[in-house]
Amino acid sequence: MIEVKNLKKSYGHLDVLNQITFDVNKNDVVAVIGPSGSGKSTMLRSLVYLETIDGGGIRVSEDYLVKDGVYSRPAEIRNITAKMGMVFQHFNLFPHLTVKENLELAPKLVKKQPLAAIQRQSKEILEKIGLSSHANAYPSNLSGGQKQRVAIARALMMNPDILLFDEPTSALDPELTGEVLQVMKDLAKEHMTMIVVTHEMGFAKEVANRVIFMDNGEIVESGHPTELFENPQHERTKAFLNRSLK
Ligand SMILES: Nc1ncnc2c1ncn2[C@@H]1O[C@H](COP(=O)(O)OP(=O)(O)OP(=O)(O)O)[C@@H](O)[C@H]1O
Repeated sequence: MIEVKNLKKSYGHLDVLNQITFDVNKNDVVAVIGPSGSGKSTMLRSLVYLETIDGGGIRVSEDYLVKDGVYSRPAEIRNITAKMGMVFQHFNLFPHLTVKENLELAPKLVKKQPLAAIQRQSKEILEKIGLSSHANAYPSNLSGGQKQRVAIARALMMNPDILLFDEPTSALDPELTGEVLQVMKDLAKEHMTMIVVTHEMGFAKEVANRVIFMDNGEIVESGHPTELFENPQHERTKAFLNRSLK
């Protein structure tokens, strides 16, 4: 579904991404783990054109977002990025819109669907994430966990082929992470294809079918969670896991 090949990106002399190569297949749940500053967010954001890369390629289904460092035309880029939904660490909800309005804004602007269909979809999705009673609330009246569930619902409104999560629970109080992880687990059970940058090793172990360990802008190793967590091959992976699983 996604092919990432030899991605390179630098900020001045700092190589943030160095020859990043991996594939994502339909129904994969890929967890990306690694120390702070290893390039995880930059890699994820580059998939949806929130960051541009300096070299390499990204293909989504049949279409190249960028090939050998050369980006496709804007209309193609829009088509490609429309296939992906993004959930951010800090939710990025519109504070002046209600929950329902947050969900319906992008579909109203972008989709050529009747209003009634959009409203029906937002009602269904809010039921699914257990927030129907908050449809008319503003983000400021929600807990962090509820805000993040709304952000996931908003991404789902665009019917993405793949969902990208950038540390979706890192800004939450520990007692609120469970409800967000549960929504993500439910999506995985429904075979949603997902890439999740996360510090939640438990989630990576339990839900992901592949874990990618990044350090210093490189993929050091990747594999099934059982392999990677129980039998890491590289010293850098071992050291990171020792620190994280303490
Ligand atoms: N706009 C920028 N200008 C300069 N350097 C940047 C910029 N954005 C990121 N960096 C640097 O790129 C490196 C990778 O950052 P990135 O946020 O991708 O890492 P990360 O693995 O997601 O870290 P964290 O887990 O802390 O979010 C870091 O050294 C960061 O300081």
